[in-house]
Amino acid sequence: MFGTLASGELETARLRRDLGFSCGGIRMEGEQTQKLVVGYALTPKKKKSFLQPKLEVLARRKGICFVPIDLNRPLSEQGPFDVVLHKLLGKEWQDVIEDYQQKHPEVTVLDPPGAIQRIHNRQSMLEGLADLNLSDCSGNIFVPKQMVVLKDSASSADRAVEAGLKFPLVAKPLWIDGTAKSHQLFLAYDKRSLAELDPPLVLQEFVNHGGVMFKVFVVGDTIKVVRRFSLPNISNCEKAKVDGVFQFPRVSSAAASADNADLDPSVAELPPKPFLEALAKELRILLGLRLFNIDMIREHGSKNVFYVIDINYFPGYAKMPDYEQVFVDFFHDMA
Ligand SMILES: O=P(O)(O)O[C@@H]1[C@@H](OP(=O)(O)O)[C@H](OP(=O)(O)O)[C@H](O)[C@H](OP(=O)(O)O)[C@H]1OP(=O)(O)O
Ligand SMILES: Nc1ncnc2c1ncn2[C@@H]1O[C@H](COP(=O)(O)OP(=O)(O)O)[C@@H](O)[C@H]1O
Ligand SMILES: [Mg+2]
Ligand SMILES: [Mg+2]
Repeated sequence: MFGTLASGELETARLRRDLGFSCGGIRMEGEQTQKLVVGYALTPKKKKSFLQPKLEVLARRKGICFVPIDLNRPLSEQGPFDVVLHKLLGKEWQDVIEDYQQKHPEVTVLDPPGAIQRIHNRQSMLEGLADLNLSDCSGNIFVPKQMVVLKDSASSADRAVEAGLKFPLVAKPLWIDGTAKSHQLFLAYDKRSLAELDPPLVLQEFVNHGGVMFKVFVVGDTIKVVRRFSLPNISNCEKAKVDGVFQFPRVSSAAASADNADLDPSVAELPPKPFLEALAKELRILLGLRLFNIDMIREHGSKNVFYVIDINYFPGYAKMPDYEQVFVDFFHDMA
């Protein structure tokens, strides 16, 4: 369970474990002997939303404790950890965590920085998805047709038409870097309006989906799906009449839950469970990640034609029903 620390700290940690101390001090009634130490490196915002008292209490009862990682001290001198949970940006942190994983292969790092990096780019994020083998399932998965614009949006207009992309197009910043700007999306109705956009970005076909999207949360082998309000359909009449480029509000993370709304069943019906399970399993392998969510939409008018439009690493799990118990079980299975 413990890392390779050769210092007195390691001995102390072993003693504490063997004597039944939990990370925060003396063991309380009903608590199990310490089984798993989860070191975490999270932004204050993430810590507040994820590490809620209920999660800590439930975890502690199972012998799982959360210890903050001090970013001002070498990681190898901290711990020992069984699991490292992290969501921080920047190359410096990526190097720290990669170096640590190399020196401590016995520690489970959630998740590998290289795999996280892949979904920080909206092009590589969706690569390989359309080829997933879900043939036995009751649904079909696609990604909207898209192309990357690295520079010169004006000349991209011809390339978009050549590539067969149909307007309106959703323009999304190529890189997701935790800033609000990387979630600032635009809808471009015509070729001319593309010149107004700031590359690097991806241009993606807008898919009518009835104004409801599905957020599929994945925590290891567990999945949970919720509904959120999304952008309404765009009619052919609107497509013919409107031109220009429009910024749209941050619909996804800010949108209200649509779980209890009175919605058209053909729009609101959840994707079939076996289909979601198979998709999540394939994605875990393809992406090499255990903690992520998928934004998925059902093509309007279809029964089970789905598009994946976004994948997020370690998203806002507090919005996932029963997330505390799901995480306790997830960590417990690792112990
Ligand atoms: O802030 P939250 O709790 O809404 O979570 C954000 C996510 O919202 P969601 O859980 O999918 O509704 C959000 O998902 P969307 O991109 O909005 O679909 C992102 O995962 C965001 O992280 P980042 O800015 O992409 O690094 C997430 O932001 P961080 O909390 O990780 O900074
Ligand atoms: N191709 C698309 N067709 C229809 N709606 C889309 C498409 N792409 C994005 N959207 C809408 O915009 C929202 C935000 O886009 P998304 O790719 O999830 O970016 P973010 O990472 O900022 O959440 C989605 O939740 C959905 O409501
Ligand atoms: Mg999204
Ligand atoms: Mg996103």
